[in-house]
Amino acid sequence: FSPAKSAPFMRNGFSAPAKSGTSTSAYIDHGFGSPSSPLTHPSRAKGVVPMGYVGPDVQVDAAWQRVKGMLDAITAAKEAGDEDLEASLSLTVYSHLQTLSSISPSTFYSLLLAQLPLLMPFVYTPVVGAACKDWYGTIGHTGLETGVYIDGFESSKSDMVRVLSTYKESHPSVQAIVVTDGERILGLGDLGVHGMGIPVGKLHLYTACGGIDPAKCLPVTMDLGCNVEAIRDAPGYMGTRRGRDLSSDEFDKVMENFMEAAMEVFGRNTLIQFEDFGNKNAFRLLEDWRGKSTSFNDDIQGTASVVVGGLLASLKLTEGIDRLADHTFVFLGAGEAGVGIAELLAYAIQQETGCTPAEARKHINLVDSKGLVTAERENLQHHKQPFAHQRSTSPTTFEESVKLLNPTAIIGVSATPNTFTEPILAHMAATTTNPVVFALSNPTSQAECTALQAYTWTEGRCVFSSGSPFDKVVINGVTKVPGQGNNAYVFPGIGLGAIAGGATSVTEKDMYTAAVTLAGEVGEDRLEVGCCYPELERIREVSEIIATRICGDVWEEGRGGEGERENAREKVRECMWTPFQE
Ligand SMILES: NC(=O)C1=CN([C@@H]2O[C@H](COP(=O)(O)OP(=O)(O)OC[C@H]3O[C@@H](n4cnc5c(N)ncnc54)[C@H](OP(=O)(O)O)[C@@H]3O)[C@@H](O)[C@H]2O)C=CC1
Ligand SMILES: CC(=O)C(=O)O
Ligand SMILES: [Mg+2]
Repeated sequence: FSPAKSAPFMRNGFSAPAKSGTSTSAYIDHGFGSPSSPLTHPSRAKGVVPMGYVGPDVQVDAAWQRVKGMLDAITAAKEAGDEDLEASLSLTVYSHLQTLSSISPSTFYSLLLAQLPLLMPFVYTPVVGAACKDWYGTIGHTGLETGVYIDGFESSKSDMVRVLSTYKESHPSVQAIVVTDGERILGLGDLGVHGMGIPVGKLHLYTACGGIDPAKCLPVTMDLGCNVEAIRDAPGYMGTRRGRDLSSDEFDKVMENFMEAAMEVFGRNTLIQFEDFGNKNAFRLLEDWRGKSTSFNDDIQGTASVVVGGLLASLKLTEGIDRLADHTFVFLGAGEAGVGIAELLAYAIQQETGCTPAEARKHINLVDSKGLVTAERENLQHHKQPFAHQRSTSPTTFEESVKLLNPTAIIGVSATPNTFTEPILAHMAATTTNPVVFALSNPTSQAECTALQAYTWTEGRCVFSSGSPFDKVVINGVTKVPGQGNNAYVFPGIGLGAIAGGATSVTEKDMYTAAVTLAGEVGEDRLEVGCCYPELERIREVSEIIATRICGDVWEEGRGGEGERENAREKVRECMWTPFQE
């Protein structure tokens, strides 16, 4: 272990140095150990705030004034069409917020919660993608460190136990771990150890949206090399300068060591979320550990849950389509997200109609980089086989597949932009009244189409959702609000429910429960503007509702702690941390 890679960092302490350009002297944390104070909305702030004033309200106000100034500058850059300036200011906001989260978690989370729709894009997608590309490799590593890096090539299980035990000295009761190996960071591919931004960002949402105490969160990056030479050979790359040359068995052994070490140090029921692993390992990793740990894969399972939730809600918006079973689905992308969604969707169709798994799967068609997935194709990967239907023709493009199958819903999880084209959407608009168009690839640059394109090319009739946020669109005088079909709507609630319930496992049924619960939380006001997800402002409340159901199920199914369902809400609330309160 080099110290840089193995040392746990003072993520929530006071020792992190301030970075240039992000003056932090006004922020003093009151989150741990000081008297609580009522939290007020930061936008209440007026005027200049004296530096060094330690009242929590004023700190949050001060933080908001500073961030708001940067957001205004970003808006101005956007309006001027200066994309470079917009990108660099966005990274400045990211950097500023990371610093704030380290030195004053309460201030950071107060601000994030009060301004979630505005600030979530700067701690999560899309800006976290830019940060992994351009910040973690540069200034992000030079002072403020934000998680635990483990050298997967050199570390034995006892090394891992030692590193995690050191982290435990400053963070005695870790409840949630998000671990990546950086191989498939959003739709940006292999970013090596720079992928650390993803576990950090996911855990920020665990705290903001799910109420998990930031001191009980642990972001981990397993360094298993990087296949992109330009990244791993760049001066200052902090990871191992080696390709991803471990065999499957060697990868499995490294992850076994990690999982055993994590459970030994932090407890068997610690929640472990697998994030942004490459798909050659992700399915196997999930299968290996789902019965032996409280773990789930967010890209396969969390995504499935949020998409099925959105699809269930969208049934109230689609004329002539009242059940999932009335749809013909065509997916662009048959990887982790695609197959994960397809499996849960098939399960949901079975619940709806009582049909067999095979019948349910017939509604779902997958297209990958070679074209439509059919039974005729040779050497099909294992995860695609359940959706390989018999066909007389095998279209090699998405457009041909759409024209052959006339889908009522298309789901984009391919990380390839500009693939939901005008001819495709116009064809859907000609063959179905309200096409469902989910362009879910992240970050924004990888989305299969934009909201404006989707609404324009379907004459304003589609139900649109995307993985990264898009602004509302006014089309033919009607305002349409795109939904954010992102697993962020469910993983904080699922994780919170598992933690509150003391779960020994996270199940497919939990994913379905979260989906149905999420769909039930989409109010009439959202449906009126064509949106099939709840307001982002309600995400913490929605997470609490999801968590309560899951906690109750865990207890009822005897797979964790003990309790009565009617006490689940109270238990969940007890587990939720609030900024500036003990
Ligand atoms: N909104 C959300 O909550 C989430 C969004 N995502 C996004 O989904 C995207 C994919 O993630 P994931 O499934 O994990 O990635 P994978 O690498 O597992 O899968 C990608 C899939 O896309 C296919 N593909 C790639 N290029 C093309 C192309 N040109 N035409 C058709 N298909 C293509 C691949 O084909 P092949 O199999 O032939 O290689 C593969 O099936 C990412 O952008 C990610 O950010 C992921 C999780 C959650
Ligand atoms: C959202 C997410 O998990 C992804 O894009 O990978
Ligand atoms: Mg992910």
